[in-house]
Amino acid sequence: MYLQPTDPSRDRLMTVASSADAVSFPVLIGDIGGTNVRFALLESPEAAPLVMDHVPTAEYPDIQTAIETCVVGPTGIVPRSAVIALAGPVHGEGVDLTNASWKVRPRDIIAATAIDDVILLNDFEAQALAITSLDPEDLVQIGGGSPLANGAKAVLGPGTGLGVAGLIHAADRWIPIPGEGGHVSFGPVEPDEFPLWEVMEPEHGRISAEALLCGRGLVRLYRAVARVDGAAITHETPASITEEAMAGDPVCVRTVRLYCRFLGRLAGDLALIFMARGGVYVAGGIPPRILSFLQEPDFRRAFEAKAPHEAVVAELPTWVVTGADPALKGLAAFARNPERFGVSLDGRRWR
Ligand SMILES: Nc1ncnc2c1ncn2[C@@H]1O[C@H](COP(=O)(O)OP(=O)(O)OP(=O)(O)O)[C@@H](O)[C@H]1O
Repeated sequence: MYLQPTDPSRDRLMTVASSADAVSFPVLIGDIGGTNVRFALLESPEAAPLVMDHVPTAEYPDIQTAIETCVVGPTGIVPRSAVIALAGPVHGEGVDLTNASWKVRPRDIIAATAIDDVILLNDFEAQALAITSLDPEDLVQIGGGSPLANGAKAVLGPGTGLGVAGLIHAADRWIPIPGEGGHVSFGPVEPDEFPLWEVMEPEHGRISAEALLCGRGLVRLYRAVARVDGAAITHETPASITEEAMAGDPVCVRTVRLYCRFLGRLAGDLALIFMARGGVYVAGGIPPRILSFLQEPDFRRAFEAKAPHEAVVAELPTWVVTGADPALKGLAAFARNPERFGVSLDGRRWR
């Protein structure tokens, strides 16, 4: 097709093609969550990533300081480019993190460091990229059959927030579909759930999937369960609820089982939306910590309860991503071979 210079789609084609532009090494890889910052360095396309220890996001005033203190200082390696995934939408001059105070501005990174090429991606886009690069030991399968090679995939991850993304294979490359799927509305389905919704504290005036399926969502659910069961509310953090559930506390056990049921329900909805014959991947910081509960029947039962399509959904595999730092693996795969992925860098690359 010949495109007139004035044809607006011409610029778009050129922008997508530019995503195949190589980045210069060493590359700084970053996964910036609402709670944790994870950095790694990729010294060359062939090198294994040099992964730094996680640090709390709140310990640093901004990303420039975190890069200098956590990466350049301890390693002496000066990155030339950066591929960074963040928990927040990329807009105009950068990203304001959704669940933390950082305002990430690539122009500030370029001004304050030796980095002169910055690519920003959505954190769940990075999780989606990672799915193509995970090793078998990074995954625990829970139910379903074998994935269809090149079948669509979905990923969801409860952590500080709830990230959701799809991944489709088209035109010989993997194309991530980031979105705000964590904010879909979420309602009661089984009889024992309706009383919970009557006492649950809403968030932004409603109960979304993220209002339940993230760290603070686990606390919200626990409080509702305790109220309905007439029990004292004695836990205030997600970690203490899961620890007490492991120890057999009845209210915490019921809370975590419901959490797994709701996670399975949302995972099943995503399986339907994407017809995820390549499987659904449950990532994020919380699922590996409740793996034994996810392996009980509730998660998969809720995943498959999708009449009239329960037979189709029963075939679709689900995995918990238990390997460390999956987003870093996705970003490293992208930095090494951007042309493997259909990622538009339109408005997301600064040089
Ligand atoms: N043992 C535990 N059991 C359950 N939840 C936990 C536990 N330890 C930490 N958490 C919760 O996990 C969440 C952090 O998850 P994660 O490590 O995925 O964060 P993140 O990547 O910074 O977040 P996000 O990318 O969603 O902004 C916090 O809400 C924290 O309270």
